[in-house]
Amino acid sequence: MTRRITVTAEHTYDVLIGSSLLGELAPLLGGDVRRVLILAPHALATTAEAMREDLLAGGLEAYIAEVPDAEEAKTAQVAAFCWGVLGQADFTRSDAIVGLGGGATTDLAGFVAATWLRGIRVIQVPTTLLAMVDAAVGGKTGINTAEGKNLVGSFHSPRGVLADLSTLETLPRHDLVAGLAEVVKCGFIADPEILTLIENDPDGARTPGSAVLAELVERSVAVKASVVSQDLREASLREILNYGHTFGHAIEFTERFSWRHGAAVSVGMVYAAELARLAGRLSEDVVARHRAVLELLGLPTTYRGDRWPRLLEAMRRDKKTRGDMLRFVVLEDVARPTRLEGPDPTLLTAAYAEVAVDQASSIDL
Ligand SMILES: NC(=O)c1ccc[n+]([C@@H]2O[C@H](COP(=O)([O-])OP(=O)(O)OC[C@H]3O[C@@H](n4cnc5c(N)ncnc54)[C@H](O)[C@@H]3O)[C@@H](O)[C@H]2O)c1
Ligand SMILES: O=C(O)C(=O)C[C@@H](O)[C@H](O)[C@H](O)COP(=O)(O)O
Ligand SMILES: [Zn+2]
Repeated sequence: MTRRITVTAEHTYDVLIGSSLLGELAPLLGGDVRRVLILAPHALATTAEAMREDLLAGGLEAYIAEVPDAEEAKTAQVAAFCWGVLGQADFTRSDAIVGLGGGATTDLAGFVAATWLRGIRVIQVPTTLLAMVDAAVGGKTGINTAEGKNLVGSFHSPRGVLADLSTLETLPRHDLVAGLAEVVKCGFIADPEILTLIENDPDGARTPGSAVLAELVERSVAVKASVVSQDLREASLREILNYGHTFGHAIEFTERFSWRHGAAVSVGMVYAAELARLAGRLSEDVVARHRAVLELLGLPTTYRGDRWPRLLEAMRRDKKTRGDMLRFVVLEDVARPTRLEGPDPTLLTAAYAEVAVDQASSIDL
């Protein structure tokens, strides 16, 4: 059965969650479309070719641009390569891009679509858990620069999102587990039932095809859709989706993107929880629940203790920073997110001490 969750943004679109959704692509492209460019990494080459043949059979010009894997795709050079492909094939404003892959691919595809001719259609076809529950939904697009993570980008909503759960069958286990960090995030910021489902059946949560994983995907997309529909451009409420990301992005940048995004966000949520506790906002019980649920899934909750200056420098470039003031999303309780603005530097280092270990986390993520 296909589940449909609607997002209201600069236009209204649906996230379809189910299986065998390829047939849903053509209606999303629009009647006036002539050309489609599929952006996909090598891991999705077979699926991309099947999609291209389907589009050709439907009378469209269809192209594939193979993009580098994972974070390597999110660069100005790769975006420029894609613009070159679009230019060579004469893509117009009535043509479309499909982002097929994980969050790195959908972030790039969204950014290329947002910038080509100042904006053409993009349809997102996420194939990782993380992209299904988060990256492909909501219209945040972006690439990295030498100075930091996601520093260049735009808000450009997709025409639709096709989340085919059967694609998760081939996803490496560590990528599936990393995606669960964003699911847990949705549980802590908005939907505690997500946490209960994981606590009751952590193995099911990590098993493609399970009913519990399907429910986790639906609930997480519902959280994201609700938030984005209220605040597309992150004027205020949308910041809650950044829970755990200030410290998490700093880890990713410090580690030169060798850490998966979800793994870094996992540690980032524990950091944010400790910060809230030290600031007198959050109980020890809820902090302990962070560690417990993340560790139950095999996600990391610690980070090496010798990186503070680099982490702090990276955190200053977070998009929530205003002037010299760092701002964090923290919790007052489960499902009660708030902001901590300009915390005392001693609190920041004290929270780091709570997640710091002698060596890099021993969890292989
Ligand atoms: N725009 C947003 O709102 C948003 C939200 C969350 C995360 N993100 C971004 O998403 C990125 C992380 O996304 P991710 O975790 O999906 O990582 P990813 O895109 O790097 O994909 C992880 C790996 O899985 C492979 N893969 C993808 N689908 C597969 C499949 N079905 N079978 C086998 N292999 C497959 C990819 O080739 C890659 O090696 C980060 O760049 C993060 O910043 C963006
Ligand atoms: O959709 C959002 O808003 C989010 O913050 C979701 C995050 O999970 C995601 O990683 C996002 O790309 C981070 O955004 P950024 O603005 O901190 O770059
Ligand atoms: Zn994220």
